[in-house]
Formats: sequence, structure tokens, C-alpha cells
Amino acid sequence: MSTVAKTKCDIALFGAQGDLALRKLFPALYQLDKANLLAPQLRILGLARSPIDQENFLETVRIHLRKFTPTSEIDETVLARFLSRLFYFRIDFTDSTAYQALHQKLSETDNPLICYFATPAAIYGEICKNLHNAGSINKQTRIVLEKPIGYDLASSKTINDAVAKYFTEEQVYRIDHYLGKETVQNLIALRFANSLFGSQWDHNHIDHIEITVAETIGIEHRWGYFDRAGQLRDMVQNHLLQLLCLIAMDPPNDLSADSIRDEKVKVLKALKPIDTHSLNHHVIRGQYCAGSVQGEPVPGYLDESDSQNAQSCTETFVAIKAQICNWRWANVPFYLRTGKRMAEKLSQIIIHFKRPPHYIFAPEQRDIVENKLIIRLQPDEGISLQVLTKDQGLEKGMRLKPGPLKLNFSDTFHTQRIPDAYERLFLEVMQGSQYLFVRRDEIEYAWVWCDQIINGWLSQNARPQKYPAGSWGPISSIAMITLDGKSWHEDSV
Ligand SMILES: NC(=O)C1=CN([C@@H]2O[C@H](COP(=O)(O)OP(=O)(O)OC[C@H]3O[C@@H](n4cnc5c(N)ncnc54)[C@H](OP(=O)(O)O)[C@@H]3O)[C@@H](O)[C@H]2O)C=CC1
Ligand SMILES: O=C1O[C@H](COP(=O)(O)O)[C@@H](O)[C@H](O)[C@H]1O
Repeated sequence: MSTVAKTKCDIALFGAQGDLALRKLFPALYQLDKANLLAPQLRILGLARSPIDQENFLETVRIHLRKFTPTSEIDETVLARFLSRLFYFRIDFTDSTAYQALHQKLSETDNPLICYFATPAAIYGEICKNLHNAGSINKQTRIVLEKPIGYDLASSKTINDAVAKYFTEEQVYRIDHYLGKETVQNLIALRFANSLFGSQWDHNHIDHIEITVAETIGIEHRWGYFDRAGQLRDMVQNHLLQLLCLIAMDPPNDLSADSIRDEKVKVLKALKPIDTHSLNHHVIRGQYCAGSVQGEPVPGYLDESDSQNAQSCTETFVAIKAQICNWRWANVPFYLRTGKRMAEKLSQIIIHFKRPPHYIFAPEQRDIVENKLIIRLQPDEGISLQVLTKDQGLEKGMRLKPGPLKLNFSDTFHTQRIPDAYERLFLEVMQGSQYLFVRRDEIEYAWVWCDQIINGWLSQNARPQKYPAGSWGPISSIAMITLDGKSWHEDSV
């Protein structure tokens, strides 16, 4: 794990004119510069094929930085310093003849090189080969790969194999930006620094676990990518399974990358396969239709399509009842739910503890006797433990009342802004620390589990269930959990 220090390096950003680069990566690098965490000599090479010059490039980055960084966080001196680190280099990544000129540019310094691939994963292998043939790679070079890596297990292996011809696993940093979120890292602190929870974290004490990652945004300009992927590949295969791993894994021996990743892999291997028999009971697949999100009317998924695939069966919502077949989690269901155009932007994990073994209070209050640990990842990051107390007042007798023991991060640590995930991830790559990145076997075991669900859907050839934009998903996702005598938690922390 890193300590914060300025590391000498150059960053080559492949796909520097793309959505991710302009919306997330340049703003994150700017924040690191502002926090004085970039080495003075660090250069950032923006690589793209658009026929623009250095001046246009800087202007595009400047405009997007202002758009995606709160005005109060823009410091004109830092902005000027940051822009002076940026160089535009026009190149088609699949044109092998263009890499000698790039090599010349990269050789202007002997700084270790970080290559960040913010491009479609299908060309990662080709970029690696071209960099290698031009002599631009050495043992110090690190590469950062964006998700999703592949479309299924087979394509993921092809990409990983192509990259592995030129880079060792220690040089490869596979991004899952959820691992860079402060609150997600906090799961490790919460679980392994507090013996209170450590001793309660198993099937003896936990009844079930919910993981919700709900978004209010639709697909908009990413339709071309998303329609091929769908919510299972876009969100479950990576972010939700990573969250599940961090919640379910056994304590790692230490905080080294491989200790943590070894434990996560054990969880992925223990996931109960969802075969065609259990598919309809354990997986709900939805697609939003027109509705309204936070008071604004919005079109349905198919209406956003530009007629590219007006009959598309791609899912924009998935709910899954997952089970982990190991000693710790025997018979503890994990309910996962994620969707676009839902009622709120909300990512949270709820741990529902078991009720006391012997009940002594008024019979009509039986239903409220449950402790819940609510871990709010975004927005309003915080942790809240619902406990039962006696309701105050002489007339109340021994009546129970649920109330929160609450830790709201922005109130408690109000002097600090919560850094964006990509800031943390850039810092870790610069420091050479892989603990927040995903190892090849993790990706592949996650695909094994997801592929079975996708293949089940294909064999059934069924359409996803409709849900109105601005709702919590198809009714059947509520029925799925209600049939088990439980309900989704949608209240605020
Ligand atoms: N956007 C997001 O929120 C997220 C994106 N990702 C991942 O990040 C990566 C980038 O995504 P995103 O920024 O959205 O995609 P974009 O399509 O917006 O950007 C990709 C960029 O790569 C460029 N590119 C593609 N092929 C070539 C080529 N042969 N030569 C030169 N440039 C090329 C494109 O150039 P051109 O415009 O000329 O085609 C484009 O600028 C993907 O792997 C995606 O899955 C992951 C999580 C979130
Ligand atoms: O990786 C992705 O994540 C975003 C959601 O990220 P968040 O940090 O805003 O929660 C999602 O919108 C996108 O479709 C997906 O590719």
C-alpha cells in the first residue's frame, strides 16, 4: 500500500479525447497536481487520432476541466502549471508505422512510463505489440487497462493473453474504479480494524446482505457501447462483484495486493453457479421505458437508440440472489441490484443481522427487531448501525424504537474533500502499488459466473421486463426478495 510521495514518471494517455479521459482522468490528474502530488518533471502525453493541434487540445482539456471540477477547486496558477505538463500527439493506435515517432517523443526523458489505455479493450493487445516493436517498453513500464476487459471469458482471455506477451502481471493495473472510492476502501478498515464486526461477520450472525448500485443517468451517447454490453457486463461483472468480494472475503494476511486478491478470488470461486433452473427465480432482468427521474420526463432505453437497434433486448437493470458456497456464508443470500434510470443515485450495502434467538418483547413489535449495518458508498458517504432502544416516556412501557448510530463522513471529517476514485488509482499506479487493481484470475472467475447467466438468458430468448424510468426496477425484483420474506432497503441512512 502506498505512502504519498511524488514519483518521477511520464503518463501516456491513449484515448485522450474520449469521454473517460475528459470527464474523469484529466480532472483527477489536475487534483493531484493541486494537492502537490505530481513530480515537477512529470509529463502527460495525450494520444488520440483527432486532427487537432496542441493549442486545440489544451483548450479542450481546459474546457472539460472547468466543466467537471467545482469552480471553488480551480486554482488558476495550478491550472496553468497542469496544462504546461500536457502534450498532444496525434496517432492511430492501430497504425504500427506511427509508433517510431511516438517512441522519439517518449524518449525525450528517461522517466518510467505509465501507459493508460482509455480505449476500447479490443485494441489493448495491438497497442502493446506496437509499443514493444517500437522499443518503447522496458521493465519499469506500467500499463493501466480500463474495464470491461472482454465481453465474456473467452474474449477476456484473448485480451489478457495479448497483453501478457509484452507485460508481466506486476506491470499490469486493471482498473475497477469502485476500488478507488474512499468508501469502498473503508470496507477493509471497517471489517478488519473493528473487532466488533469481525466477530459477527458470518452465517451465525448475519441473515442476508443487500448490495444496491442505482444510477439516475440513462445511456445517452454511450448507446453503441452499452447495447453490446448491458448492465450485467457493465456493472455486475466488475463493480458489484468486487463489492461482494470485499464484504465476503476472509481476512487477508496483510494489506499486500496478492493477499487481498487471493482472498477475493476464493469468494469468486465459491459463488454458486446460476444454472437455467435457478435463473428465473434468482435473476431479474429489466429495461427502462419512458418515465420521469427526479421530476424530469425522460425517454425509454429504446427511444434513446437512434434506431440503431430499436428492438434491443439489452438489460439496463439486473437483480440477483447470489449465494456463496463456503463455511462462513452458508445459507446467507446476497441480493445484488443495479440499474440505470432508477429513482435515486444510490450505492449502498446493507448487512442485515439475525434476530435475537429468544424474543421477549411485545408480539406486534417482532418485525422491527433487527440490527442493520448500512454502508453508504455514495452519495452522503457514511456508515450507520440501526440499533433498537426503549422508546422514551413513562406511558410507553417497554416499547422498542429503531434508531441509528451514525457516522457521516462529511460531517465527521469536514475539513477534507473526498477524493475521486481516479485520483487514488493514479497515485497507486505511480507508486507501483497494485492492491486496488484487479488481478487476471479475478476478472476471469467473475466472467465464469456471469457467462453462465448470460448464456441462460440467450437460451431462453426472453425480453427483459420493463420498468418505468425513475422507479426501483421491475416489480419482479421486489417479488424476488419478498418471496424470501425480506425487502429492499430504500430509506436514507
Ligand atoms: N466513459 C466512462 O464513463 C467509462 C469508460 N470506461 C472504459 O474506458 C475506455 C474508454 O471509454 P470512453 O472514454 O467512454 O470511450 P470513448 O469512445 O469516448 O473514447 C475512446 C477514445 O479512444 C479513441 N480511439 C479508439 N480507437 C482508436 C484508434 N485506433 N486510434 C486512436 N484513437 C482511438 C477514440 O477516438 P475517436 O473519438 O477518434 O474514435 C476515443 O477518443 C473503454 O474501455 C471503456 O469501457 C470504463 C468505465 C467508465
Ligand atoms: O463503470 C461504470 O461506472 C459508471 C458508474 O460509476 P459511478 O462512479 O458514477 O457510480 C456507470 O455509469 C458506467 O455505465 C459504467 O461503465
